[in-house]
Amino acid sequence: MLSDRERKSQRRRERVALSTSVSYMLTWLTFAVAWAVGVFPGKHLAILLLMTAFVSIGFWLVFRLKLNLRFRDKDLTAEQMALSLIPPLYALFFLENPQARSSILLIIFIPLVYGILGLRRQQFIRIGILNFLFCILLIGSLWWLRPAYVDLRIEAVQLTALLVVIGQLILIGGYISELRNRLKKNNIQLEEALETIQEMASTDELTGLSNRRALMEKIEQEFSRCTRGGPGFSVCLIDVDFFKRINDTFGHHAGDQVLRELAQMMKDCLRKIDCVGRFGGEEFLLVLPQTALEGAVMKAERLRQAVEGMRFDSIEQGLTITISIGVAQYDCNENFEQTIARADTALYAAKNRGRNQTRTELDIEASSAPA
Ligand SMILES: Nc1nc2c(ncn2[C@@H]2O[C@H](COP(=O)(O)OP(=O)(O)OP(=O)(O)O)[C@@H](O)[C@H]2O)c(=O)[nH]1
Repeated sequence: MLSDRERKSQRRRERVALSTSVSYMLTWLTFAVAWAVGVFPGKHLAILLLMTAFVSIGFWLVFRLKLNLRFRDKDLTAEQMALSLIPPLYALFFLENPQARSSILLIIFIPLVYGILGLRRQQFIRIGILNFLFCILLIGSLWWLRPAYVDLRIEAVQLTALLVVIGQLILIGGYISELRNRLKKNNIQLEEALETIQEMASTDELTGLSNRRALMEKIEQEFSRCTRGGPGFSVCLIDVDFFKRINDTFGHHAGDQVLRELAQMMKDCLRKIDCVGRFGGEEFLLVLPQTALEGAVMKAERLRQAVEGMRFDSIEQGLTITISIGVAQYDCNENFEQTIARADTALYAAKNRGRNQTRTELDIEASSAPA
């Protein structure tokens, strides 16, 4: 299965392969004009059309069938450049006027210009050399098989000019390839920096949990899911009991350590879709998507009992802590600040009734109802 990014790249490759066909057709048109003015045989114009169609449809098919994914350079830039040289070289061989050939020879540079944007320096040098060798081969075979169409003195001048231009293109291509590499590296560094910034902006430094901002975003997400008819969610407001005493007795560092260990324990206890974060000071907020009040109370109770069982021996042998929890289920007639406010009321009730317990709004209503 392809990743989203790879699928997008593959679609881009298919589009590029199709647009390259336009370039091939323009090359063909040049030879069609040569045929029209009588310096290129019609038979070879037809063969050139077939070759051009074969190369362009062939590459499009390779991308369509994803065969290119087996190669290191999935864009097949070098392969496209090398193969696209063959049809024009073939046609140049049959061109019946040496003067026309010198101008049409310019076509050989087109793939090199495309390569400037996509090849690495080494690849570019190889293709440049291949380009030059192809031209020597063309002149050599003409001299051997069709001597009437070659003037070696003119061809020598032409080949030298070709060598100079290819050399310059290799230099420019190498420079652009270096720039591309630098740009790519900078982009990766920027992406990493952005990731770090995003993480820092949503993480509480002391505990590594989501911070208040990230928590509010999560609740907002759940809130809009519910208003669109999705399943409900519940929140648990968790507060460490008599935390001030720990700070006062063992120092602030010990207090920090308790918060860190507590955070880790809560993280370990949760499902993947749940979210726990530091709401402020020694207060934590647990967001439980797709969870009704009873389920949330069960979860909160399990958490409370787990905290009761924790030992902080590194601070003092046998040191334990407890937490109080207020639970509320989101009600579709309110905004999420009101849901948190109800959880806070329930937490307040838990504190008032002796701490180390889980309370909901229903408990408060039940106890205050007339007998
Ligand atoms: N070590 C440490 N202490 C913190 C941090 N944030 C808040 N506190 C302390 O947490 C304590 C909270 O105290 P209180 O609000 O009186 O509550 P409590 O002592 O837990 O008592 P109850 O909540 O009523 O059970 C204060 O002493 C704060 O200074 C923190 O990041 N690290």
